[in-house]
Amino acid sequence: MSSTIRVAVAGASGYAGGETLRLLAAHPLVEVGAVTAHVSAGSALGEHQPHLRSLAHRVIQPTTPEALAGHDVVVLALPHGASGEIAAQLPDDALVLDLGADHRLTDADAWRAFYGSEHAGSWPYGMPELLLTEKAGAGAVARQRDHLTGVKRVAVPGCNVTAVTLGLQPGVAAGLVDPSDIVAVLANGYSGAGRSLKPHLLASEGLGSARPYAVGGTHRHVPEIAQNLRAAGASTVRLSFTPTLVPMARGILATVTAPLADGVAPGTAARSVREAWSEAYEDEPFVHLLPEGQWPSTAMTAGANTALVQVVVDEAAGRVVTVTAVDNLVKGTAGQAVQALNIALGLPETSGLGTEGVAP
Ligand SMILES: NC(=O)C1=CN([C@@H]2O[C@H](COP(=O)(O)OP(=O)(O)OC[C@H]3O[C@@H](n4cnc5c(N)ncnc54)[C@H](OP(=O)(O)O)[C@@H]3O)[C@@H](O)[C@H]2O)C=CC1
Ligand SMILES: CC(=O)N[C@@H](CCC(=O)OP(=O)(O)O)C(=O)O
Repeated sequence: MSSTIRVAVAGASGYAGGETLRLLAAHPLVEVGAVTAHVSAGSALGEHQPHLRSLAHRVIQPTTPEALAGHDVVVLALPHGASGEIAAQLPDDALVLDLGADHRLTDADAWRAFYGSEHAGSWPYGMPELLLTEKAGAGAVARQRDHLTGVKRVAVPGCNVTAVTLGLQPGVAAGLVDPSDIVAVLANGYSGAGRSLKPHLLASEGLGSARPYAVGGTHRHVPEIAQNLRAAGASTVRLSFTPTLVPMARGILATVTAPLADGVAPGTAARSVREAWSEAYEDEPFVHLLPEGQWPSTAMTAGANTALVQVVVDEAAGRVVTVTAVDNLVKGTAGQAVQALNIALGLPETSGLGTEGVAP
């Protein structure tokens, strides 16, 4: 590998590709190589991403194995299906990060049930903070980052998945919550849906209005969240998951509740719950448990690679309540991808990534 790491970005005209380029442009150890897309091939990147000033003159190429060859790293920010197809044609010695869903699930049946197509296979999962209770020795909890150094393929997690998993997993790993009755309700910004035209995403439909989507257990992120919580130690996961589009460009606010586990008394659980969440994240650079009484908001994470988490015990309901905020395009996608890139290549995990939001 040359001393400067060359990174190609496929899907450069889209939201996730654009955010990846914004982060890479400021990364001290990498340079941006080819930028590719689909119908926008042949046009200048600045026509699609005018905020990326240093890259505005770049010409977008078609997404082909030839255009993506000769790079140390290839980031695929493509619709699912498209990324699996091109990934299969990329060289084994390049690090490939797939921001889409194609390689996240280990269960091919779950893939077929939720995506309705053939499974492309599973890659190492790019959520460094994921707790791996089942693989830990006595008294230790492993984390997914331990399995990312040196890998050549990374499946970057879904944005909703990131918020829900990071919010609840400490309680699952510590055996404090019952994962067989999880309820998750999310407020989601519009950029999560990508930038292609869809009637329900028109400003006239969305401004001043909030509305749910993928209601009733149909969202594709349900099996991915269950996979993560099983890794964190859950034997049975039952999840009611309801996302809601709200009129903001970026951000996810995930409110996740679960009953206290059998034998955990509501009146005395507050301290052990606080300790479990605090221990899980005290050394994490990008996942922060907020001080007691302070609640996350999406604005606090805008533009930052942070997940901000709060947790309390609702004694009357006998449930743990967690609220997590992420920027769907940063910790929910592009930032998490750069974090995984750093780990995979043995760079400092925080290179090129910030924790400061842009509120208000
Ligand atoms: N938006 C988000 O918050 C998140 C997105 N993701 C994932 O990232 C991926 C990209 O999403 P997003 O950026 O939102 O989507 P966009 O619709 O904004 O962008 C899609 C990009 O893919 C390109 N593209 C579309 N079809 C093809 C194809 N057949 N071959 C090659 N390129 C193609 C488009 O090029 P062109 O414009 O030229 O047609 C465009 O650059 C998806 O898999 C998504 O699920 C993951 C987490 C969060
Ligand atoms: C608002 C909105 O529609 N958000 C999308 C975000 C999904 C996403 O981008 O994640 P994948 O990579 O798994 O597709 C959704 O909830 O489906």
